[in-house]
Amino acid sequence: MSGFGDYQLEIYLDGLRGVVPRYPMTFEGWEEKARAALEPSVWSYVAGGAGDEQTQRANVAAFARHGLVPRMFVGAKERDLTVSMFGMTLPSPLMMAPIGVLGLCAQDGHGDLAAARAAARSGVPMIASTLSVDPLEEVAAEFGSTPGFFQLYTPTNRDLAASLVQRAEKAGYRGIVVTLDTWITGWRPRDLSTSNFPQLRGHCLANYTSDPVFRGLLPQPPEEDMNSAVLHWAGIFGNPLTWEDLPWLRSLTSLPLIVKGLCHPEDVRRAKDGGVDGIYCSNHGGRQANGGLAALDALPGVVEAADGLPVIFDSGVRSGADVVKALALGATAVAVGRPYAYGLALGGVDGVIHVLRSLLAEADLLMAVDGYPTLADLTPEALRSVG
Ligand SMILES: Cc1cc2nc3c(=O)[nH]c(=O)nc-3n(C[C@H](O)[C@H](O)[C@H](O)COP(=O)(O)O)c2cc1C
Ligand SMILES: CC(C)CC(=O)C(=O)O
Repeated sequence: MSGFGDYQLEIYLDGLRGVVPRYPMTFEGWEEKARAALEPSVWSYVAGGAGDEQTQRANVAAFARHGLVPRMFVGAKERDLTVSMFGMTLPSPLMMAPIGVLGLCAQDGHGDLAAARAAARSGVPMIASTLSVDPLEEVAAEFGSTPGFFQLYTPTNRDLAASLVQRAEKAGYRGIVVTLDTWITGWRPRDLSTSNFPQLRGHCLANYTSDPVFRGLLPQPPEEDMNSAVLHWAGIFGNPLTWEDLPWLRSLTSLPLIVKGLCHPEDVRRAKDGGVDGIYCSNHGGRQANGGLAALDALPGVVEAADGLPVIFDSGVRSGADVVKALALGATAVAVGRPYAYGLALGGVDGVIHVLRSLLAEADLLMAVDGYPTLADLTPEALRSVG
């Protein structure tokens, strides 16, 4: 049974002892503190999105159009947030979305390791990005008993793709998340106006520079000539996959295969027919395509088309209430991106844990107050559309 709401009690008890909270309690507070803590170019890279960021704002605004209807006489004294998917049971449906510049968000430069340590201590699984400062093996070594997932940006070189997946399998990852919506970077004015794209400065390429296949493509080892390594990386990074590639992707691993970036029901049906194990409904936090649908508005159609396959959702989740609403619309698990990156910026491992615990505490307390004690109680009927 859930004790996530106890975080509130801990904070009040600390207050009685004169200990003031170290970190803010809302997304706006995390964002403000992170902005002050991060280098301006890193801040704008993380906070920004595509175009004039209308989709990014729509992602957040969509949650306010749904309201949870309170139920009384339920006696929701105990809540159960455990979720089973891909043959594993997780203490809650919250996950950390893959973030490719975590290293730049951490004071010691090892943000991937910090997030993995936060996963170990909080039980919230991390989906480790291909674009990391710390090699995937070192990240996995920090997961403890919390299952970890590896996110694959599929390179054009198939041997390299296979090598990354095999390394992830060997390192103990429990699923492969293939991101489909970012084989090319979207139009990002904030980064363009400052010519800021961290990967082109050689950041977050540890999984490539540590890979035997990638190293074999280089004229000289990356330690001797990082410029060539970056150029090679830029040349092979993005693979505009088509449906013809799905059988090959599927053949790469016997681990659960989850495809990230699906918003159209027809794509979900085809992916399901192609043998994927899970669907990840996301518009990349509005970072890739502007002028698009809020991800939350795509979720019900995705869930229906997934027809029983687990659906992970992200994009725009800023609070525990948002987590609950996405679950009510049918998500099996809900991931956050920027919120935990900000947690990392403001307090390293502890900052990430604070963000995750705050989201879970709010979700748990909302389920208590509104009389929805289990995830099974959270159905679309629990919500009303409000405008
Ligand atoms: C700075 C940053 C880097 C990201 N890097 C990756 C990545 O490497 N792989 C990936 O699949 N998604 C990446 N994403 C997208 C997230 O996984 C996720 O879809 C998005 O952040 C969710 O939206 P939210 O930030 O509103 O929670 C990144 C997002 C941010 C903010
Ligand atoms: C564009 C990628 C290289 C990294 C990413 O996924 C992101 O910044 O959103």
